[in-house]
Amino acid sequence: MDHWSESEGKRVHDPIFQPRISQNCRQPVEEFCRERSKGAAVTRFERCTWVPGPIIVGAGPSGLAVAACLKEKGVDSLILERSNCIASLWQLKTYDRLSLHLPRQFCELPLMPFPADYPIYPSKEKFVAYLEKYAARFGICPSYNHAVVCAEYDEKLLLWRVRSQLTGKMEEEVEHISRWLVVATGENAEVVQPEIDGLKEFKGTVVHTSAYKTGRAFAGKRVLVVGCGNSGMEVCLDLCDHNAQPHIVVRDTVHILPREMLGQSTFGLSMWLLKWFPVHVVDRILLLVARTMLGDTARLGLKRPTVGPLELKSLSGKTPVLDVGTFAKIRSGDIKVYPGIKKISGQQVEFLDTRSEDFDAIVLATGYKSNVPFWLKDRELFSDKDGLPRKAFPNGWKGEGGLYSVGLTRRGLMGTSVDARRIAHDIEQQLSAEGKL
Ligand SMILES: Cc1cc2nc3c(=O)[nH]c(=O)nc-3n(C[C@H](O)[C@H](O)[C@H](O)COP(=O)(O)OP(=O)(O)OC[C@H]3O[C@@H](n4cnc5c(N)ncnc54)[C@H](O)[C@@H]3O)c2cc1C
Ligand SMILES: NC(=O)C1=CN([C@@H]2O[C@H](COP(=O)(O)OP(=O)(O)OC[C@H]3O[C@@H](n4cnc5c(N)ncnc54)[C@H](OP(=O)(O)O)[C@@H]3O)[C@@H](O)[C@H]2O)C=CC1
Ligand SMILES: O=C(O)C(=O)Cc1c[nH]c2ccccc12
Repeated sequence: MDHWSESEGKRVHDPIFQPRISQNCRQPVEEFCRERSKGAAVTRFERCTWVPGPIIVGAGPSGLAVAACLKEKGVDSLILERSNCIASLWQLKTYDRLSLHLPRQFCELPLMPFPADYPIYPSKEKFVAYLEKYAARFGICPSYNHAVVCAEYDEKLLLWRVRSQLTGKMEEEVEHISRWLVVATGENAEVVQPEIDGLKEFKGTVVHTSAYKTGRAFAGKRVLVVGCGNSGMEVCLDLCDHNAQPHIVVRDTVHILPREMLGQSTFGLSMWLLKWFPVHVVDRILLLVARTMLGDTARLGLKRPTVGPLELKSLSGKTPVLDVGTFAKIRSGDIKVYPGIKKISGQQVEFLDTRSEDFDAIVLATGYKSNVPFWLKDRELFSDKDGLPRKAFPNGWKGEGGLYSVGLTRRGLMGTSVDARRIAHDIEQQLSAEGKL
């Protein structure tokens, strides 16, 4: 089959490929693509397609935000998304009771506010509905089921070559080529699987929080939740609400703050205080109020780090827990706190303080990591260690040769908005300077 003709035909009808951008630079690339698609040496590639606008990898809030900001400036883009929907983290990998922990004004994307009747902390369903409307409003139609497996800069062509596998068809690869590559694959792209002696042989259910929906199936069961970030803490509360017996592993220190203090959201209050005071002063205020409201958390096994919550977030990315009721259940003894795990044998878990308990199920609330080092051939913008930009926010959004990063800032959706606006502005400037817009 002539795959080039096939993709040409597709492009005629596909708004993504309408050449709003001047054709001048396309000629040699089109020839290159045609050659690749025909060449016997490249039979692995089913199709090879020139994308006139930027290629964005990931259709989460970050990918959508960049596509929208570009669209507003008259630039079409192509989003490659591995799953079959937008915001797959929110739609497929989060628990039922999830709501935003930060107030809505800190979570909206550029150019379109949340509907006025939305609550301060929109539910997951409301957040996803907003994202669906957002995509529709800006005419964003991602290419679903495209898992990007390799992206590299072609030094000869001065272009990005992005290879993706079609989901469920491992042997079928397509290649897209563009001047610009925007990485929007998120900080939560892959789950962190802890290495715990005996975990693989545990004689009970083991589930990561990305696959946990509700505590219904755990009623009456003894459940060990490993990890005390926001996910672990809220899953414990959900387990309580479903009459399970949750136990939580807190292997290190943790900052737990009430979600609201002094009649305001803790996050909003923090942002306001940061306008007037340096971060260590704001941290002291937050800790003082938290102590008044929660008491000494260390007495219940939740020792605080020596560095304050906001400073720690900005230094290490570790997010403070914004408490939505879990702490009261720890205080009442409904949730029991345990230190790190030494080993697991059968159904028995041995802890570092030598206590041992039997469990029916383990929920791994051990977090997520970026997958950028697995597919992006770049050593400059991103660190191999954690797959995040080497430069701290707000300086990690732009690399060399048309490479960009959005939403990998450890600043949540606020970071996404800042990156997205910058990227769109930068690409617009390049096109304007070339007289192509
Ligand atoms: C439970 C939970 C609650 C959260 N709550 C908040 C909150 O209230 N406020 C806040 O600001 N932040 C919150 N966050 C942080 C979260 O990072 C952001 O809300 C937001 O999802 C980030 O958007 P993103 O587009 O950068 O990443 P994601 O939402 O993770 O989207 C990335 C997309 O890229 C796709 N992808 C990944 N790899 C590839 C590949 N190789 N090829 C193709 N596609 C790929 C994924 O399938 C996904 O659809 C929360 C996170 C979690 C886990
Ligand atoms: N409503 C909301 O807004 C919510 C937001 N979120 C956000 O989603 C993101 C992911 O959160 P989350 O899923 O909680 O992940 P986190 O990375 O925040 O937390 C992971 C936890 O697992 C612990 N851990 C990792 N490995 C082990 C191990 N081997 N043994 C014991 N403990 C271990 C970590 O401990 P240590 O610190 O010692 O490494 C940490 O406490 C965060 O940004 C969070 O804020 C999550 C839920 C709700
Ligand atoms: O939920 C997250 O992890 C976020 O990234 C949101 C967020 C950004 N900065 C913070 C500081 C305190 C609590 C949550 C966040």
